[in-house]
Amino acid sequence: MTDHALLLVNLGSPASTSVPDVRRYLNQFLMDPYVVDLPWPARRLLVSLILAKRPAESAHAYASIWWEEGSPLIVLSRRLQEAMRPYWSHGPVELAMRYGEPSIESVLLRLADQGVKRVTFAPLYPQFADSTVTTAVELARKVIRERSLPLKMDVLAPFYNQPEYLQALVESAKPYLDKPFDHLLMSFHGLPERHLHKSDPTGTHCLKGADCCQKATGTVLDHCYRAQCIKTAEGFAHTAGLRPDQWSVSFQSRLGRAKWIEPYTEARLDELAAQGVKRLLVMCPAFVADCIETLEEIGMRGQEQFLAAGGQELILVPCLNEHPVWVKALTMLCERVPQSA
Ligand SMILES: C=CC1=C(C)c2cc3[nH]c(cc4nc(cc5[nH]c(cc1n2)c(C)c5CCC(=O)O)C(CCC(=O)O)=C4C)c(C)c3C=C
Ligand SMILES: [Fe+2]
Ligand SMILES: [Fe+2]
Repeated sequence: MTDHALLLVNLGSPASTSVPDVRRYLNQFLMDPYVVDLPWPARRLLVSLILAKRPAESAHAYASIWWEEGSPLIVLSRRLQEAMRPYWSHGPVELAMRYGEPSIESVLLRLADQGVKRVTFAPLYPQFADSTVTTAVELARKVIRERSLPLKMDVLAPFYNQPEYLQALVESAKPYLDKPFDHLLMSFHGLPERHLHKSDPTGTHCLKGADCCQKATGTVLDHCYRAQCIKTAEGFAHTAGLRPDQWSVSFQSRLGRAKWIEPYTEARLDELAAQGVKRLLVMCPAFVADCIETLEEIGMRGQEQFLAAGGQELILVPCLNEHPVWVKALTMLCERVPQSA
């Protein structure tokens, strides 16, 4: 059978580092109601305010990490796509981005045109969030429905607790863990606290008490991004054989004035330096491919902050990218996705 495609989906990047391209990208991204979850008039107003200054700042940050071939996120996702082709025997392996190009719509139209009948849709996010997973899945379903595409679609669920994923993370981090270090910080992308309350199916669990995420199970855990990040970190530490005092978790990439989930990475970098940590490893397990959030926010600004606070070295552990163990792990996870009738 060669009519069953695998579609890898990531977030997307601006088309270039020019301010107009970055503004276009940020506008598409932030006007997504799953990302800035306000009613349209308030969202439009807030995003317009953000767009007054942010595109120039972000364009500068993108320029500092951009590669000759383009955005690291896109280039690395393409390399993953290429590496997976020999392993996926059921049909084409394609790549789409939720924002920017190649769009989910253009890729689904092309696949249907090629005679593909079934798509395994793989959002490249280990942990669930409405602002990443739901928005991509809903958009794909809308395209299939509105364009009447004869495609069956099955979705890869968040894989934060899958042994293959955790093992791949450990394998890829091994060269860094094998050298002496004082502490490992697992810095995940943050989320506004409001998003966590909204996705809590009980309406009463999330952010009630300091250890709510440690206690999350069942449908609460299935929907709680913060709890899934903590499970990822615990699973990683367990698989790597780390002691509890060797690692901690934080959340980065805060935007705007609302309260985001804590502890904040910025605060942890100062605390760790003050505690005498000199050689700090930072890994970012919410991202499977290196991007502006890892390379610039942690690798450049985070490093500068940690050194200014008295640390000696911040070593950024690369994301899974196209690591061969990850390529095989992701193939296995995608092979296991149940097929709808
Ligand atoms: C309200 C704003 C944002 C939410 C919510 C959010 C959630 C979220 N994002 C990722 C993964 C990525 N985000 C990336 C960049 C990025 N994120 C935001 C804002 C929110 N993200 C902005 C404005 C940007 C653009 C860069 C900037 O101006 O700072 C990226 C990298 C893209 C790239 O081109 O490299 C990724 C990946 C997750 C996993 C997540 C929720 C859990
Ligand atoms: Fe983001
Ligand atoms: Fe929670």
